[in-house]
Amino acid sequence: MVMDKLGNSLQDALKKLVKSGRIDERTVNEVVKDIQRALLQSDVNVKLVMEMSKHIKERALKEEVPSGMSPREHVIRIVYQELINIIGESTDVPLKPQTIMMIGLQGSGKTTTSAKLARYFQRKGLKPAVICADTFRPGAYQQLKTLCDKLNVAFYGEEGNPDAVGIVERGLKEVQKYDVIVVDTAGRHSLESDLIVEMENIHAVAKPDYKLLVLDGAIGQQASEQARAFNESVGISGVVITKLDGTAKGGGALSAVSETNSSIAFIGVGETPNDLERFEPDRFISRLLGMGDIKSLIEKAEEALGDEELDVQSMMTGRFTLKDMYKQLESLNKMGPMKQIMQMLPLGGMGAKIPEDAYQVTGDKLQRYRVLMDSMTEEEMLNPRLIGSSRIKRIAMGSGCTGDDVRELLKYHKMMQTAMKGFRGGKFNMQKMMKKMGM
Ligand SMILES: Nc1nc2c(ncn2[C@@H]2O[C@H](COP(=O)(O)OP(=O)(O)OP(=O)(O)O)[C@@H](O)[C@H]2O)c(=O)[nH]1
Repeated sequence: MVMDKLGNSLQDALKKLVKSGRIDERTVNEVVKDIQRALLQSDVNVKLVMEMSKHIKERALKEEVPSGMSPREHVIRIVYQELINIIGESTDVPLKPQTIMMIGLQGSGKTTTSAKLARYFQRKGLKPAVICADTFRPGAYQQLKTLCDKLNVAFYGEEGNPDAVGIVERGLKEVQKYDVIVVDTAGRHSLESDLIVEMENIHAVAKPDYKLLVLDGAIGQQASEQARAFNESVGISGVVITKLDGTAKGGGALSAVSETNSSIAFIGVGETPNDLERFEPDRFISRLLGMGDIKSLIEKAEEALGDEELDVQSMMTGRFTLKDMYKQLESLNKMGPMKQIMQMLPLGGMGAKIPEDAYQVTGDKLQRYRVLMDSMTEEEMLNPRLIGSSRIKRIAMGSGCTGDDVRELLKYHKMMQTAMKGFRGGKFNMQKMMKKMGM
């Protein structure tokens, strides 16, 4: 789990809400106190914690409970939204040719993250190359080269040469035919002026499209100082917080992001090259709060016909992408919106006849689909028809699954798409479809 300790304490705090009979000022104060304690123990900055608790209290007691929502759900939704407010939007690093410069102190996880990033783009069908400009730490060259070799990623470095700027200059020429170029730079034990000068010099020749600051999830308040210093010298486009798996407190790095008005691009959740996730604030907070279905809670507040209606609209008109399908499978898994949608459709009450277990998609299947889709490009997810045999091979390799797994996902998608079109004509046999899908 991501940030175990904070997650567990936040979840305990919210459980109090579920247990208490009434939501009054006393309950809200108690829950807010527990949340404060949880955040402070995880190194979140005091000022942020105080501001956030003030907002939660004010909103929980003053805002009207949206219709269809219980007072308890109302408070949980406010906590969720205020946590999202702290971390803000994420940085979206697009899937296109670009140069990315990595910045950070020694041991933050920069080298590992450089390889993870290359892997991330490789899985998305782009050709990455990595340049090692870390001429400070003796083992850095070998570490990065070994990682790249294992991943079959192009690598440029000059072992033993201390001229980082020259290496970047020559490296860029050498790897210019690659799509995404990741430049790993050196760190220091602490923020030293020669490190800042080195970053400025490398920045001047690399002219990177993105500058990612790598912060160790375990550091405390020093994170803000680092973020500020690098931001002032070369400017930071986004932050990668590493080591958020397991016991990392994470709050120091999260506070740094909030204080410096930067945003998170990726999080590192393990030591292997695949353990890098694109940062999605809502998913992150939902996981932290242990509430897979928090989204449906939010949607409930925005009334039955919010975003969901748009999805139904797009499905009904046949524009049913793999992304739509995944979203719906997730909902199905939670016995959520899909069931309501089916019951809303003009099928003569057909929805009511569907056996309950038909709405369940096994967690394993969902997990496999997610892994497969992580290895697809945006374009492929929007238009699965592009996926021919060579792309199937690439997706299978990138996800560690088989070609049959990819074909199964595509077949499943096709069936769902046909089903959606059938809904439109009103001539669709739901039970037959469910059977075909092995549900
Ligand atoms: N558990 C876990 N470990 C990580 C993660 N990211 C990096 N590490 C580990 O952190 C340690 C330091 O990572 P490096 O990538 O070598 O650090 P660095 O920032 O490149 O250090 P310098 O090259 O000296 O600047 C290594 O043992 C990595 O395996 C992560 O997301 N989770």
